[in-house]
Amino acid sequence: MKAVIFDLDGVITDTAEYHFQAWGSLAEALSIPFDREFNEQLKGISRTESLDKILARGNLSNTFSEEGKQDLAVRKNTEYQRLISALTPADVLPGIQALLKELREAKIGIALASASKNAAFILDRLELAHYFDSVVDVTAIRNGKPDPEIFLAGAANLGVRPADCIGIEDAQAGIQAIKSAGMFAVGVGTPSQMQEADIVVATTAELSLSMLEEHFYEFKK
Ligand SMILES: O=P(O)(O)OC[C@H]1O[C@@H](O)[C@H](O)[C@@H](O)[C@@H]1O
Repeated sequence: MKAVIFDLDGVITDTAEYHFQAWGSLAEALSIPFDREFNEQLKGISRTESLDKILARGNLSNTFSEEGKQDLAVRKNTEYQRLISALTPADVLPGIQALLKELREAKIGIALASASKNAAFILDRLELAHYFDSVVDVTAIRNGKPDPEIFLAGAANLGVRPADCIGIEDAQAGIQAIKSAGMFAVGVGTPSQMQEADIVVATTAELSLSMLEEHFYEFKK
């Protein structure tokens, strides 16, 4: 095991909840039904893809021009940025800071593979940026999750083989991306949400270097 590649929203910090709230406000304003079950489909995918799915749900796909959709995406992001502006290091999810420290001490590569254009801002707010050897610039990626490109780019930036990497995700699209990249997939959530993951933890508090190594090498046997 040479590297761990992390998703951000819902793995490092609970910004998945803020995405849910910000999309919920927009959906409500457009009278589109929106709930947590539907929101699962939006995890891991880009802002524009999420908006397209929400508008399709409300049969509004053809109601807005490209400019109109752009305005809606800005509206969602403005609300989202209002929510994340209050983030502090106390908002790092349990176990994550300790895991990053352990990985750094063991000289295991650390990368971030997030679809979010707000990723760098969030890492700064959480004071975690210094742990990451690579933060894949999402604008340099052609295909978002579930395509493996973002995880493969993370491994390439670290100079390690995908087979030597662990990916950690809370989204179905993200787990599919990790598995398509040929990596060991750790899902954070419920087994029903994370069916394709190699192991599933209920919360990030369960993550540690020793447990990741144990499962990784067991899987490789
Ligand atoms: O709108 P942003 O911050 O660029 O984020 C894009 C996507 O980033 C992903 O990490 C989230 O899981 C999605 O919910 C979000 O839509």
